[in-house]
Amino acid sequence: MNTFTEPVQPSAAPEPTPGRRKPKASLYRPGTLLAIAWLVLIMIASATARGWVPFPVDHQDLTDALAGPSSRHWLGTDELGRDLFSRIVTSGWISIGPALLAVAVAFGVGVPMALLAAEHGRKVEWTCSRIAELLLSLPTTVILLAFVGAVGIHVWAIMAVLGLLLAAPVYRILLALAQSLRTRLYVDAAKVNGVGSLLVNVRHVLPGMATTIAVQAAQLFALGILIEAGLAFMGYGPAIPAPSWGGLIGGAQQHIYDAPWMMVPTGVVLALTVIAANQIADALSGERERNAPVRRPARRAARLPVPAQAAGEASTRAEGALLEVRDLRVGVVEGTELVTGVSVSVRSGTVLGLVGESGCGKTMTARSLMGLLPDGVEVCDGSIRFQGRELVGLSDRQYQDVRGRDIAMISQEPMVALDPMFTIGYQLVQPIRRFRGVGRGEARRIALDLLAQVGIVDPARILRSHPHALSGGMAQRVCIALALTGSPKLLIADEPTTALDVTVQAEILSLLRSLVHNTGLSVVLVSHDLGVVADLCDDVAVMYAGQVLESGTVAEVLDQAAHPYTGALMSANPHIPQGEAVPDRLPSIRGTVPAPKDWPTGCRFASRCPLSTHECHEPVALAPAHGGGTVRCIHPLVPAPATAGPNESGVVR
Ligand SMILES: Nc1ncnc2c1ncn2[C@@H]1O[C@H](COP(=O)(O)OP(=O)(O)OP(=O)(O)O)[C@@H](O)[C@H]1O
Repeated sequence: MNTFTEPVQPSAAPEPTPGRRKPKASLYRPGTLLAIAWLVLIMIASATARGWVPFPVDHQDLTDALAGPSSRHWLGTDELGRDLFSRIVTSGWISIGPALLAVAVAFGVGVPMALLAAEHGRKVEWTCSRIAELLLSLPTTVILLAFVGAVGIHVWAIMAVLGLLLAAPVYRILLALAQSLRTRLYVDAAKVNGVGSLLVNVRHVLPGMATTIAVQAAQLFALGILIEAGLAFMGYGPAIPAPSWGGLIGGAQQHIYDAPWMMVPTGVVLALTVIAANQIADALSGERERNAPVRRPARRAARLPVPAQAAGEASTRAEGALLEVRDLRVGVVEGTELVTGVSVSVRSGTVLGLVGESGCGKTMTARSLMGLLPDGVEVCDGSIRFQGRELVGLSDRQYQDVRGRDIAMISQEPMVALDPMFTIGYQLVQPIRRFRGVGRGEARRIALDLLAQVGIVDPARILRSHPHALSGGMAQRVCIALALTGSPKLLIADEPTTALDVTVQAEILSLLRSLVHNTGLSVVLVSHDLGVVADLCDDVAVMYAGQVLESGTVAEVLDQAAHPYTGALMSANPHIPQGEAVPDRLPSIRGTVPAPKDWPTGCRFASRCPLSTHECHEPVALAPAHGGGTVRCIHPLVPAPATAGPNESGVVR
């Protein structure tokens, strides 16, 4: 068992658990301030001791041996009449220095390991975790004693070995935190903006780990002091005449009966130093919980209560396509497929809507275009061609040329997509300089222009603001400006209005529409809302259970829905065309969407489809639909008699 590592508590959770009592310690409480003052004092005093203590550390006076405190010797003397105060203060650095070295080695090894494992996914994580487990399985005391036996008593080297052993718990604590931080949208946004892997770690991941590192460092420092004292007490500490605190206690222990006082001063100083370090760790931990953002659930528009269905892929217009996706398959590495055989294309200056219920694979499809799939999920097969260039198989480094410059992305949670640590100006100016190769002044001017372009009326003030000072709508405008910094040709907008108020949603949609109209930008819009799709899109692909069930232009698909699933989505849409009666209840579809592992070989919607027959349990291919476009159904809906209305698509535009 690794006894020395037990006190290191995995206190890495960055957010408070609801209902959990908050720790009382705070950085600003008198106890913590006293602890900080004590540590600072003892470090400065011991580092400068040789210049001011009343007696040299090895000054002997046998006529005054084993004396108690006096005006000449404030804390008494030892068996050779050496001044205890001078020896304790002078030895301080011999105890503190090696403890700091152990902390530095533990974090110097543990932090890069955690960052690497979090960044590079399974294989690297597996390797790092096995190394950590190996280190954790080693009995620390035995290893240190064996090291002393092999190389002799070299305190600094012993503590460096201790630091190496402590790197394992540090890694384990920080790995989960680094993985969680890497899933933050602002990390994706940084990647999209062309920030390299090292800078992403330094700018966006490490700052989020800082408090946890500080808490753990304070705890490990206290632990290091105790371990060094324990070793010195056993005789494995620095040599005479300048022992560490543990050595002083070991010497005092030999006079426990004839001079019990000798042990008290060193014991108190050691105890106070350890208590102070733990108090600071506790206070930092309390601060971290107090400052953790309280994450409110995103306001999501109600999901349409609809069905599940069959297999295939769909294509919209292929002529002159900016983006051409063919037979895309995305799945868990060596596991279940999550998207199967999706084919779509996006023409220049148009908007393609990917629409469907939650879990149907829209986000996986969209993120695969950016090479930003979650860890453990990969493109298994198929082709993604952007302006004729194949993107499937590009390395992360090669994707950096594409992200931001060719394809950019905005997400549904703008507040999370912006790094809370930096001003908007900093977050805009950096990618502008990188993408456009301009100086700081010019980049700032472009940033102001971009903010004005996305409808921000006071760009100069917004540049100086931090994300927390913005409303959701403003933050989404800033995210759109950020996405435009590299002048991309294609924008992927993953439910960009879901987390916003209804009125703000309309403003953001209007902004996207004007960008498409004025700049010729193309957009892939991920949405579950047919109203939004009808409002903004030129083409639409209706997705269900990892497949495209129907695709075509918005007019083809929404005006003359051919697939029963599309029809069900339309019926469940609460936006009733002008002039029609509002029903008491919107129709819904029985059952639930099957999970990827439960997808049938035939039509995936069959179990919920009112029109299904036994033939639907065979694989169904995409075929031309009656109104244009393509549909994956052997019982397509029959076109309704033509009824001219104010809005032919049947949804409010
Ligand atoms: N990291 C992951 N590992 C494994 N499966 C995942 C992962 N993320 C999502 N999935 C699964 O992939 C499928 C498609 O998810 P995806 O997020 O693409 O759906 P979606 O249509 O975008 O839904 P939503 O609108 O809720 O985001 C779902 O079954 C989901 O459970």
